[in-house]
Amino acid sequence: MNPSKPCAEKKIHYQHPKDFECRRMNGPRAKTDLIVQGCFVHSTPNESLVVNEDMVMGVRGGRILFMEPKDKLDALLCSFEMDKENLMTLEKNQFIIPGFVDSHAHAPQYTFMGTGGDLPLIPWLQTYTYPTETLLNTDDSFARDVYEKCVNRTLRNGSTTVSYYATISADATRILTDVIECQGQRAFIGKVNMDTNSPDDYVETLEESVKETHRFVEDILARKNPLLTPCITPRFAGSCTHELMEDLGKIARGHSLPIQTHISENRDEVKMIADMFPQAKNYTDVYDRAGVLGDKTILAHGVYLSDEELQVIGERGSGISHCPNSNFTLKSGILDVRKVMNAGIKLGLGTDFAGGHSPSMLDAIRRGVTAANTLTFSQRSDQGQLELVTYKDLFRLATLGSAELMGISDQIGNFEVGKQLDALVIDPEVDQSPFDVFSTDSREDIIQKFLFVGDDRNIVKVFVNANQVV
Ligand SMILES: Nc1nc2[nH]cnc2c(=O)[nH]1
Ligand SMILES: [Zn+2]
Repeated sequence: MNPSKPCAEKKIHYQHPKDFECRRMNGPRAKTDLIVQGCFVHSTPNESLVVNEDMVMGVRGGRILFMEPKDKLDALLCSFEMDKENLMTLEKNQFIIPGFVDSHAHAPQYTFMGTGGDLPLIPWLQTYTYPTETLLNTDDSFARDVYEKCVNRTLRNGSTTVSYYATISADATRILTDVIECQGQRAFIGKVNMDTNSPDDYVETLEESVKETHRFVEDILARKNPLLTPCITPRFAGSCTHELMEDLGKIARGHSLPIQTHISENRDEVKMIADMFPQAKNYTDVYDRAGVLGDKTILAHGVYLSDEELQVIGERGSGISHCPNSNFTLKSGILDVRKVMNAGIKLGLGTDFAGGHSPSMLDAIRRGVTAANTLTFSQRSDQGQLELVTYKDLFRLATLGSAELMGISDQIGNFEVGKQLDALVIDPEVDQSPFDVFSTDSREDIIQKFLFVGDDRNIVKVFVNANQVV
């Protein structure tokens, strides 16, 4: 891979600390071809876990050109005029999976991730979250430090795409954008909007919020970096007026941009929203009336949504980001994933740090399995056969599911020919691996061990758009 030009050459706002190595690629597309031979593991719309042994994949300009049995290698190299020098052959127990897609995370909250789990959502926001975000909002060098460590950490943990919330400041959001661009991650980035029911030093007027949102959108669009998408981000109905949400919906539609927000996460929050918006039928109706439910809307949590609300969400083409670690940590509740899947609603997986206390999508997969298992405890035998949610389902949500939710499954999410290569090389036998492989293990056993016991030590290479970023 061709490492980056220094950011300074491309009029970047962000100044790196002296020892920081900027990995921004020369343009968004990998310059050289890449050929990978080995075992490919991914999901398709019909199957949660597909294992393709002994395959060869060709990648050109970042895109997957072919995926064929390895005995065709020489013929493929010849017909696509590819150089064998660019061949990467995986070792025996190594395998390659699509990059993880974290459909919901808060970059400024990375600062206090792992603490603050003593409170439920609303006091947690007031006690830990708003004060921390206020600090990043006003201190550029602190924001830079936090964002650099946050993006580095998510990439190392295999999140090739993340949908981030920043803070209410367009300038501070630009620091996050610079850092993401330098480190080569694919991301949705949101300047957060809050014009009511918020601390005096962490709130905007309606006019400021709209003006700053335009400024933030223009900054990202002007970069013409296809890996970066501005995402319109009304924090949640609890911190936005109807008028602001309406204006934000218009901005999103005007530029064809995605929207991200929170919905129905916690019982007290649902009651607070009902009190704030007495004219609305329910939480979903608050967003629907404001025009923020479209086919690019990512709704985090959705734990307490009624069947009627799920139906409206499905009809609008919006989807849900399941954030099980956060739901457990903030004691919010448990999303019935099977119900959402059966309703045919788009569903992805998110870490929601620092509500969740891990930046790792492997952790999100595990918590998702635990959440689904926990729901079965209260199911009675007279309620019929349980439809289990398995680790394979969670693997799909962490990759293709989140990509579908974010509306980018035509570009990433699995190894379909024509998509861009966002991928992780997994080495189950790396030095210091947190698990062991035995001769009795099947390939599927090894994959399952990685998903349940593995960590970032096993993720030995990370590719975004065929550029190696870790
Ligand atoms: N988990 C979580 N829920 C929210 N609802 C409104 N803001 C937040 C937030 O920052 N985290
Ligand atoms: Zn959140």
